[in-house]
Amino acid sequence: MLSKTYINRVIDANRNRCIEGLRVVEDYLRFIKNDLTNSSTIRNIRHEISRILDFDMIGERDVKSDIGKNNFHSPYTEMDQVLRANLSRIKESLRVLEEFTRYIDTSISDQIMNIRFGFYEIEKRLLSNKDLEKIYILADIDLAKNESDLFEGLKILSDNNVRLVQLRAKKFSTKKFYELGEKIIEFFPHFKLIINDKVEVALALESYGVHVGEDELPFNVTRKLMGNKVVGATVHNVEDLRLSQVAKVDYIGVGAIYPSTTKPDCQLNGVEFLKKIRALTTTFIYAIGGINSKNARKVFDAGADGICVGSGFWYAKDRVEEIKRLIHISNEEEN
Ligand SMILES: Cc1ncc(COP(=O)(O)OP(=O)(O)O)c(N)n1
Ligand SMILES: Cc1nc(C(=O)O)sc1CCOP(=O)(O)O
Ligand SMILES: [Mg+2]
Repeated sequence: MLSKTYINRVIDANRNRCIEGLRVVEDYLRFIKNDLTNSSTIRNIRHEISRILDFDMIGERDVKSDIGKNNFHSPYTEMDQVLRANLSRIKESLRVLEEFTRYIDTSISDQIMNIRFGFYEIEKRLLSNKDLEKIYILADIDLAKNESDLFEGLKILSDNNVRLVQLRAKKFSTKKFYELGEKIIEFFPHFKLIINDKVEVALALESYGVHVGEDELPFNVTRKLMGNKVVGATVHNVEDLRLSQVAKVDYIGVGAIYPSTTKPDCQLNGVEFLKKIRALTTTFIYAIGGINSKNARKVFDAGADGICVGSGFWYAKDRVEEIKRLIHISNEEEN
């Protein structure tokens, strides 16, 4: 039988190691990468660990006799080594915490196990170099008055540092769609352009990614074809979610949150559905459907990582104001 004192010492040391590692990753993402989304995800895990392991073990601390206290690390030469090293530190300490809390309370151990599994997903995301942003604009050709209006809208997005844009042109032939995509990439090479529906166009344009729903190629086939590019999948029900997880998509589009004039026949799932999906996955969620600056806050509060906005931007009285408001709301959520 292991002595409680020794178990508590292990738990105390690893709780601190874990929380310190999380803090380093959180600040790295926040201040170096300017990645507020992932930084706040890490902060939530840090708070969760503090909450779960909220019992006093300080009495068991014995720094003097800790034979590991003089371990030193070699200096980092690349900034992302800080990230990698601390991600490993967090994973290892979570594993130790899971094993040793089992001697004290199996429900604590189970909670830590769940955090550990969720953390693997987050780690994959952080190391994948796929920066998903909080604001994702649906550039639907039917929402703009004409092509020049589309480019004016895109210019506003570019000027306001919005980078993630989905090109949607339901009535266009494949060729016309491809040519429009080519032009957008030429004018806005810094955009992360996601192509709606057509995997062949995404591949031909070497775009940032593709978004597929139930009428397109299956999610897993899309993943195979797109390799390491971004794949987004629509989730309208739990079975879609399952398929999206099997296919290891990069994000899911969850909707329709509010009635959408852009897609009037779309199944209205609402904020409660968003909450339900949030509870089932750590995959990046874009909420979609009728989102604008008036309701965006509620959507973030319900657990969305980002928002995909169509008419809210394109039909706004003042597009510049609207995008600024959306950006403000998405940043405000962090504080
Ligand atoms: C971010 C995002 N989420 C959902 C959708 C809807 O895609 P889909 O279900 O394939 O419907 P269409 O856009 O093809 O009508 C989306 N486009 N983007
Ligand atoms: C393309 C699309 N898909 C949806 C879904 O829920 O699957 S809602 C939607 C339209 C989004 O545009 P707007 O912001 O104008 O409502
Ligand atoms: Mg589609």
